[in-house]
Amino acid sequence: MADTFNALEAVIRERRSGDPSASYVAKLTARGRAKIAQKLGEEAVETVIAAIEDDKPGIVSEAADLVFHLAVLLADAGLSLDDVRAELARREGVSGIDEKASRHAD
Ligand SMILES: N=c1c2ncn([C@@H]3O[C@H](COP(=O)(O)OP(=O)(O)OP(=O)(O)O)[C@@H](O)[C@H]3O)c2ncn1[C@@H]1O[C@H](COP(=O)(O)O)[C@@H](O)[C@H]1O
Repeated sequence: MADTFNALEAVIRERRSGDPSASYVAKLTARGRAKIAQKLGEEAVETVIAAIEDDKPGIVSEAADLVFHLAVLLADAGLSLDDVRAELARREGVSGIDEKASRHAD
């Protein structure tokens, strides 16, 4: 799974400066940070709708769109999913057993 994300991010980094008429990543990047953020928000809403409808294939499809657009946004900010992984690992390291248990109870 990590390889899939790493491979996707490598393609995104390569396409960012590509031909906007041939590449969605290049086209979206050329439209700027606010447009990328807007698309991320739209995909989040579509994921929420699929979840409320308990549409499992829809959730998977919309979540893939969501993660893809998140990766495009992170790349635009000079960041990557590795930065997100590191932050999650840091939180796991600082959170105690009690906090984890209460989260699972939600
Ligand atoms: N994973 C994806 C991916 N997921 C979703 N999308 C695109 O995201 C867009 C979202 O659809 P929308 O209808 O919401 O957007 P739109 O109508 O195209 O744009 P708007 O005018 O609404 O802003 C679609 O055009 C999808 O094709 C993706 N486009 C590319 N990838 C990956 O990125 C790689 C590079 O793609 P290119 O940059 O196109 O070469 C590909 O090989 C894929 O692996």
